[in-house]
Amino acid sequence: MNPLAPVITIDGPSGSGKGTVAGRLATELGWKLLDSGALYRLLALAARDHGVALNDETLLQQLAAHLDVQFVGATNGQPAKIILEGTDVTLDIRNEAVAAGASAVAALPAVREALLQRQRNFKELPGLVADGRDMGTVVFPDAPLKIFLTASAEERARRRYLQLKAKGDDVSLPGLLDEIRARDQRDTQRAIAPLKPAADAIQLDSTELSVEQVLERIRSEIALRDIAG
Ligand SMILES: Nc1ncnc2c1ncn2[C@@H]1O[C@H](COP(=O)(O)OP(=O)(O)OP(=O)(O)O)[C@@H](O)[C@H]1O
Ligand SMILES: Nc1ccn([C@H]2C[C@H](O)[C@@H](COP(=O)(O)O)O2)c(=O)n1
Repeated sequence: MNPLAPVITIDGPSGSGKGTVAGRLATELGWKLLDSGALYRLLALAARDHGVALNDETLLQQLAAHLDVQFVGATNGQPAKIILEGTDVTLDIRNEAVAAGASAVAALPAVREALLQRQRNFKELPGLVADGRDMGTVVFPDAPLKIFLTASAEERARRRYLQLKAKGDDVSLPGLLDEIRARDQRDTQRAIAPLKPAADAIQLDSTELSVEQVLERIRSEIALRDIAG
């Protein structure tokens, strides 16, 4: 971790476009990228593989503290290949079952504590773009630019439907909308680090915006703050 590195945080609910926008931004700026949701997804996957229940906080904390993960071949902004305990799980963590498991383990305080420093270690020069739920509120509270990206649940479900269909997954739009609403409910209502905008976050509703329009808004905020050299 480098305390001097600037951080841009992008928080928001599932399907709002955080990952897409964070990746594009990190590439443009030549900065590092933290996909914090991947860590919770990896923990959910590891728990399944080790037969650990998703509510066993003590065992999950131990698993989180010793999670054997490598992000291989990450170039600025480009998602890395994700290796969990020697196995490539890059694609395996991207389904709604793992996402629901991630949302469940993420509600446990000991798990969040165990993953906190690992996330902060991504803060390196020349800068970091970090996406998640509590990047601006908990993990990087001093970030000079915080974005809270939203979209209607219907639009987010539609985006996820198109994304998963393109991958060849057998999904239904009403099913995805239910899953998104359930995840929103759990992520916003949990007692620890709930999904909410930081007091100093810029809120952007992307329901009617393209990825490019969202990026344009963020670029203008970066320019205003003069944080990208
Ligand atoms: N503004 C937008 N307009 C249309 N489609 C978008 C927009 N932003 C993102 N998408 C598409 O929506 C899908 C979900 O986006 P993305 O994975 O970035 O969301 P996310 O917020 O990171 O979700 P999660 O938190 O579940 O990982 C992707 O297929 C992406 O291309
Ligand atoms: N900073 C974070 C990132 C993620 N989570 C939890 C809550 C999400 O539902 C789940 C999966 O995240 P995604 O990959 O969809 O961004 O992980 C969290 O609590 N805090």
